[in-house]
Amino acid sequence: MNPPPIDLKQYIREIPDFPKPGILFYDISSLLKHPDGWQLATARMTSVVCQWNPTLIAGIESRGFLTAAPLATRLGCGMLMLRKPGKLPGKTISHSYNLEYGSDSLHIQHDAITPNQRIVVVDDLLATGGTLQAAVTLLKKAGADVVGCAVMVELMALNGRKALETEVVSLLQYDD
Ligand SMILES: O=P(O)(O)OC[C@H]1O[C@H](OP(=O)(O)OP(=O)(O)O)[C@H](O)[C@@H]1O
Ligand SMILES: Nc1ncnc2[nH]cnc12
Repeated sequence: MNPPPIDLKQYIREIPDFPKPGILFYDISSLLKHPDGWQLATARMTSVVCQWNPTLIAGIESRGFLTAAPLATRLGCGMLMLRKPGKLPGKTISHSYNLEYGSDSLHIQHDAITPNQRIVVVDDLLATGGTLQAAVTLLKKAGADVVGCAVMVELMALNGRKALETEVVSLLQYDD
């Protein structure tokens, strides 16, 4: 008989009242530092993302970089950085958005997008969906073909996927 599948939720710490009172923070640091857990998480993400046959993985600063880079490597894709303000040299295109606990903007270099790329946007976590939708809007503004989005953690109560105009897959869903 096969052993039961490993539940990756055991590696994600839940920290109350961070970064603000009332926010339950899902901390992937504890997953990252667990070699088997992180291997398994990136392998499972790779197997869901490969359905879209991407040529470029777009990662959102900063936890999204950690999540996106191993997928790009495993899939043999290039990687694009969506960065917070003031981090990219040269001309940039940007888009602003609201977070569960604040607001921010994302930037890409003006020449980041080239024709015929199939882009999958990757982040660690989907809460309100503001960040992921800002990334999709920004990439489309730059002329990109966004074929899907993928996250490790989805906070179901915030209904973030409703805010998204692109299909999203998540590895772990939390109801609280
Ligand atoms: O669905 P949303 O409500 O938009 O929230 C999700 C976003 O919030 C977190 O990023 P954060 O801005 O805290 O930055 P970090 O990755 O640098 O920690 C997380 O990594 C997602 O990018
Ligand atoms: N509750 C939460 N935990 C971790 N990252 C987040 N980003 C937005 N909301 C979050």
